[in-house]
Amino acid sequence: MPAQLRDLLFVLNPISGDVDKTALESTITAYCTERGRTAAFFHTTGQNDLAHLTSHLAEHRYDAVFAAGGDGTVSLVAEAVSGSALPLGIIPLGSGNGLSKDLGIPQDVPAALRLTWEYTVRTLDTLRVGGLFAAHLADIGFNALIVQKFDEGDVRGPGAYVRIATQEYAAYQPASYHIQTDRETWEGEAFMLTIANANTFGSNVVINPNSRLDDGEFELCLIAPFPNTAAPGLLYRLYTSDFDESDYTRRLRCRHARIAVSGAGQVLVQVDGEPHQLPTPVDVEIQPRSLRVLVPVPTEA
Ligand SMILES: Nc1ncnc2c1ncn2[C@@H]1O[C@H](COP(=O)(O)OP(=O)(O)OP(=O)(O)O)[C@@H](O)[C@H]1O
Repeated sequence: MPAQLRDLLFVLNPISGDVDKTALESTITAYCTERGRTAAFFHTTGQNDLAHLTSHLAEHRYDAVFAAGGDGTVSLVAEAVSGSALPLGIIPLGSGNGLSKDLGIPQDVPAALRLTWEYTVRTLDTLRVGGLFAAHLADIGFNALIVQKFDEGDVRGPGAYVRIATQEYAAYQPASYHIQTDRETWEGEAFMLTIANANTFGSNVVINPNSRLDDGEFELCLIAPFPNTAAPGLLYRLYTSDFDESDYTRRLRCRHARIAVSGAGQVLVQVDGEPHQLPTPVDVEIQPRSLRVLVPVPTEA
């Protein structure tokens, strides 16, 4: 039996996923009170949330911290608790909810709340990408551009993402990369380069099938520029866990990597759903077994 979690902090992002959260606090409070738990709340503001959350955690004692929001909120809480024994719980309330899907965490609030009293703990690797913390996926190239445009827009949710991707696709110019890992060197053009500790984007695209979140390694998942005629086949493979079967894909498995972009002093990088401009080369390192996460108890086969 795992230890009982009594004092719980819920980190709420009021804007994530275009989901109305008016009733959420009272739902969580009622749920916890009925089961003899105490729920406290921390509301993100979008301004210095990591520093504020870190100092809140230094001043209060909790048994677990739940992120109630999208991938950005999960990443914020994951960074605040990583390297400590304090476990992260996830109540998925974003548009993508990538890490929670990879971990088999239920996607509706009442089912995810069960993790407050019925759970097992998994200890995951995390990444540092150009010095930034990443719990799930980062990328350079086409998807990073779409995430940036999405972030600049007023509309959230999966529909907005698909609309922007369709608008940007025709004019997109792939860059050339020089990648040095602890095992190999790779050079060439890429439409998209995903830095993956995990498997699946929130959109259910399986960018890195059959990889583990706790194996001490990560993957660089490359998609080469492809003709328009190859797009449907490639998309099909991305939705059917067949990444390696395409003529336009390649994966490099490693523990650290240095990614240089030809002719660019800076590069746009998407890290856990947030866009950043980073100086090149971008160094990526794995932080083995640095994050404890509450996940559902596996059911007997
Ligand atoms: N109170 C707030 N007002 C405005 N922005 C906020 C606030 N709180 C957090 N943010 C911003 O929200 C973003 C994180 O959103 P989050 O990833 O949780 O939801 P999402 O983007 O809707 O979902 P997903 O990442 O799953 O698509 C960060 O950029 C953060 O700075």
